Amino acid sequence: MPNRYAYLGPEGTFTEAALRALRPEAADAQLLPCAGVDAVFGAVRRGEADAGVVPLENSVEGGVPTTMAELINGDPLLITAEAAVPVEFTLFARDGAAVGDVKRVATHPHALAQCRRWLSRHLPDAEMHTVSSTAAAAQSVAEPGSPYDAAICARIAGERYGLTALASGIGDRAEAATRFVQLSRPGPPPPPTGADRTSLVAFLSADHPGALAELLDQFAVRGVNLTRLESRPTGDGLGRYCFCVDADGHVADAAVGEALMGLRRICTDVRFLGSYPRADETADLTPFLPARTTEADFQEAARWLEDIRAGRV
Ligand SMILES: O=C(O)C(=O)Cc1ccccc1
Repeated sequence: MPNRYAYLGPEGTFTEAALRALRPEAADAQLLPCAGVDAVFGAVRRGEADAGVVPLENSVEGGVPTTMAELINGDPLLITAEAAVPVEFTLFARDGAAVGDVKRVATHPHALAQCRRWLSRHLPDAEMHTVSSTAAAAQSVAEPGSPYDAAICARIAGERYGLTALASGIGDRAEAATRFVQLSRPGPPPPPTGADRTSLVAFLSADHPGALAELLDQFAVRGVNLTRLESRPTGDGLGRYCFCVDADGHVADAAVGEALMGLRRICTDVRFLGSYPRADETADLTPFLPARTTEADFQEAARWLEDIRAGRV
């Protein structure tokens, strides 16, 4: 079991909450807060930490760009666990301030994106500043001479840095959640549990019609369900993409193993990112829904298309 955990700090981030959810016994573990996601990757690569925890994707905003870029292009690390953590945002300021006094707000870009509606209604003229994490924003607001009047962060962070809550539950969507992953240096993946996920990045060979369909077919024909597909630029020029895939199952399963071999044959490169227990192991894993092909289904789809063409979206 890893004992030194690097995570996106400082104390009080949502990432720290995820780390505690991943390792309830982390009370005796050494927690190493890092100033950025790239610093977490660096600490694990250099062996200063046994594992690292970073945000991977959000149910509102999608992938976290630095995490995705490090996983795709950086020296390889393996995902060995995941956690899905609900995120609730609170606006915190120094003692005595009111919402009307707030001119400059600091927070993490994902928090900003998830509080837009509340901010445009309650602080339409305030300047928004993004910093490395929500807790870094709270820490900065608490400093004398801070350039910011308020931070959007977790309640625990605001309290940790001695701030006062001005408004809570300010996220646009109550059900917002973020998926965090634990990273380890390359080695054998954790053993299968029966409810696992496999992540990889596929770099397609020469651009041609049906290339993406061929990639998807490797999973479809073997009955492997995909839970995520995200295209990311490779960095080699416009129009060059790789595909980040999450699939149900473990690399030790025959179907997943064969799908990976199929990809290996049709892609220029495949980066295996890990097989690890699913956070939602109680989810219904019977994924197959028959296509809707009744007359009523066709008519409903035709009305839907008409609405789109008429701008009634
Ligand atoms: O800044 C934090 O606290 C993080 O852990 C990153 C983040 C920010 C907003 C939503 C989820 C995770």
